[in-house]
Amino acid sequence: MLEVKNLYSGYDGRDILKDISFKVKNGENLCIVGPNGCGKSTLLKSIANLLEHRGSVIIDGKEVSSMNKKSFARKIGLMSQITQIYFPYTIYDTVSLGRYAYSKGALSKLSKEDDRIILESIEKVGLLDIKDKMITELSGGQIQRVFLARVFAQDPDIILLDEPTNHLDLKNQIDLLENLKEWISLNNKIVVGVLHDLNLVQYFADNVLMLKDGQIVAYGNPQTVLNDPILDDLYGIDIKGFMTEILKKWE
Ligand SMILES: Nc1ncnc2c1ncn2[C@@H]1O[C@H](COP(=O)(O)OP(=O)(O)OP(=O)(O)O)[C@@H](O)[C@H]1O
Repeated sequence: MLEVKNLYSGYDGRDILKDISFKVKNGENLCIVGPNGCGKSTLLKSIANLLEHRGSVIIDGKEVSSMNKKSFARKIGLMSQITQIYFPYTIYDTVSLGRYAYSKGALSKLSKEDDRIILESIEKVGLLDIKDKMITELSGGQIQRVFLARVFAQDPDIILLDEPTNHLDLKNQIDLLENLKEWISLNNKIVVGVLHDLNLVQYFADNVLMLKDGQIVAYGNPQTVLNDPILDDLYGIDIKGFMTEILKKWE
């Protein structure tokens, strides 16, 4: 269980997130939605303990800020928005970094079990046939999948995803979400993800948390939250009307 209680956090002494509280049970995913700049990435970074915060982030009864690095890495894996800075590693080597949480020392070799998990994670994202390629030679979508495989190899209890679909074509977006759904239900894990595409939120989310100016304005299942009149106010357009119009064009 992930529990966020009365969380405040931000930058340079200025609070972006104000009094955020919610819970996510094992076996469930939560999608965070809201307009640009409302604090979605800040929330993920705070849960991942990358930003100082006030209030509590508790996993299975334990405060994250009190965990050591390795036990924290077994609990939470973050796949953030990809940057342009990559090390010249192969896909295999990059994914193997996910096994850090289970290594015995800085220079310890990968075990057979590590190797099996790394290959399985690479296969899951469909890159096994190019596992020895340098990541500097990959497309944005392929890199996205490498980083996802690294989180799978880390095998944490909770995966945090910041716009994981933004470099992927439609088939890969759906494959990714299916993969995550399977990972959640087979292993009784948790995913908290920021998704901009509200169609994908409808498709994927168990629960939706809607943020505005750093505060929660709606929380619940997608049927309820995505029908809330707040949504139109938040984005400044009639979202449902727009989506329905687009659907008609496909007929
Ligand atoms: N490193 C930083 N230093 C100072 N302010 C920041 C920093 N990162 C983000 N902010 C500010 O915090 C606010 C929330 O940003 P955040 O990235 O969490 O929004 P978001 O909802 O994820 O946005 P987007 O949908 O555009 O990715 C914004 O006003 C942003 O300018």
